[in-house]
Amino acid sequence: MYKRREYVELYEKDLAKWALLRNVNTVVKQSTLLPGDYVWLDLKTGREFEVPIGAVVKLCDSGQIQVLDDEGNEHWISPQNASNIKPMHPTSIHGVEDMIRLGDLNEAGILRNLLIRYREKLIYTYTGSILVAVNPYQVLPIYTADQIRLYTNKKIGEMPPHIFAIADNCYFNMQRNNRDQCCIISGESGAGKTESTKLILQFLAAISGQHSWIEQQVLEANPILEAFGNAKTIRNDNSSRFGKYIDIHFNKRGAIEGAKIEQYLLEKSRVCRQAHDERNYHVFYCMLKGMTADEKKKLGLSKATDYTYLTMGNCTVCDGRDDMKEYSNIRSAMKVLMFTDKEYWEISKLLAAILHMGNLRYEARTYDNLDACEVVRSPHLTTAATLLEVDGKDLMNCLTSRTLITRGETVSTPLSMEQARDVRDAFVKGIYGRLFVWIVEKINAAIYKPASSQPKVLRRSIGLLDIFGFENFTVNSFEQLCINFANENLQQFFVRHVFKLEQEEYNLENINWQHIEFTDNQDALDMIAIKPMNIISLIDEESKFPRVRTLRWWWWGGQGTYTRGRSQGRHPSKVNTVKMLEFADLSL
Ligand SMILES: Nc1ncnc2c1ncn2[C@@H]1O[C@H](COP(=O)(O)OP(=O)(O)OP(=O)(O)O)[C@@H](O)[C@H]1O
Repeated sequence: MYKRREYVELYEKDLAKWALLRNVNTVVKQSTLLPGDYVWLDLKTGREFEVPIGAVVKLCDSGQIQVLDDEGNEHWISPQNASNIKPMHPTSIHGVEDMIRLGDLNEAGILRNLLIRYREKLIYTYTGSILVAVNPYQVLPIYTADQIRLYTNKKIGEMPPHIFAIADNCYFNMQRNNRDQCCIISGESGAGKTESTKLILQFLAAISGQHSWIEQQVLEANPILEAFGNAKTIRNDNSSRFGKYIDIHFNKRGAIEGAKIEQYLLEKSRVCRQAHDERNYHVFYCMLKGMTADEKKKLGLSKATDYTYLTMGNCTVCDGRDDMKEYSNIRSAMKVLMFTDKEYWEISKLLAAILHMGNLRYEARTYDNLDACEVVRSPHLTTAATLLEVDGKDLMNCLTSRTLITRGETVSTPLSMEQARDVRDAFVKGIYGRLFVWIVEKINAAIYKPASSQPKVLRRSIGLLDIFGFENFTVNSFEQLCINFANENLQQFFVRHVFKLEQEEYNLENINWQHIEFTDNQDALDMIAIKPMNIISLIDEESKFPRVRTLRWWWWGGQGTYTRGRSQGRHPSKVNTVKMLEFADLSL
């Protein structure tokens, strides 16, 4: 509480100073500006999202002012355009470590502060208890063992802003207050969330002390999860296509004694299709590069460019990634996490079967005046069936016809070529999705020790939430709706804590403060998902959006019954929307 009050007072003092300064400057205007003074330059080009840019005065010549902006461009400002420049608050000139101290606490001020620090390779900045990280896209020497030592047992603010300071703060609060902690990491795709999660884990493993087997197991879960759940997108060469929450458990001495991973909403559609310049999940390419010739022969595999499911994005390699090396990392991580050789081989068989299924070709046929199709006989069908340990004929029937069971009767109808391809893709997505869930469960079986087995032992935890980041492509599909909806919910959590709850606290403590306007996305969230009426529930079966139609279809009918319509009398208002999305995603 004291800290908050202190911040507010400091901020108010700064505000008062700044109001004074601003008045002086508006009265004396440009005539008082001297070379070397810093100003905000509003270029007013009318471009979207434009904010004033920082600039330094170079020359003042008979009413005209020459300024050099932060991007290195020179501008002459005439007296008529005097309103285009505003004096810069002293705190914005060289930047501050904690943006709560910025006099120009607005978008331009925040962006410039981050920019000038970034140029000095200072990628971390605080905003109170929040850490803002700017992705450096280069390896900086700031994550060494020495740095870990420097940040251990320090109060926030004692050392320059750093991800390790946040991790240390979590650990310290957990120990001192005997309370579980949680770090929420958010940002758009490619911002650096997954790297930050790994750095926090690395720090916690280092300071919790013992370099134990369980610690190593927790750390080794990452390469496996990334292999099966990350892929190259146009925004990020290692983009997480699922959300994860890692709960790290500590014993009462503060040593890591286990962890539990929860996964959310893997983007299964990627297994069957990728946008231009994007790849399927890393594991496919790694396996084709890293397996021995003998292993590949047993699975009937060749090279990545031979598989439809791996070439939809016209991109099978990823600069800066060594698929062969990654494969050996995945294999050794699997050993650490107790995957047996048999399990590894079963996984490989499923992955290979998926690739063979993707290469199936169909030929159109007509049966009883109905559109039908046949799978063109090829080694891919037989190999897929062998790898899946099913009969080839049964597999073909399942892929080309639909069986309805109504009141004890079984009716089989043929599928058109387009429907058969959809069924094949849904089948493959189902396999990959379940495989992913199984892998996470397998990892948990190695690293998770249920608390109930040791009722008397006190256990505390630090949770790390790292979800897929917000994304906006030229063509956005159902996956982006789900991803961005999850991100908007996280943003709402942030807004609630930073603005709503904080301002309520100020009121409770009778702190004199200025109301801060903020964009509250609650209305947008409600429109998408609030019960009982929301965009998702309004999309009806006649929708032109076939995937969402499928979503309804599956919901009303229930998995496996293939019954369309409202006859079951269930209303979407009873549905937990997230569950519904997960459910639909599974079936697509
Ligand atoms: N602190 C850092 N130091 C060096 N490089 C970094 C750092 N943070 C991120 N990067 C680089 O940026 C890339 C993207 O980061 P990351 O995968 O963490 O993004 P993300 O926010 O998790 O994205 P997505 O939402 O797509 O999963 C990394 O592969 C790495 O090359």
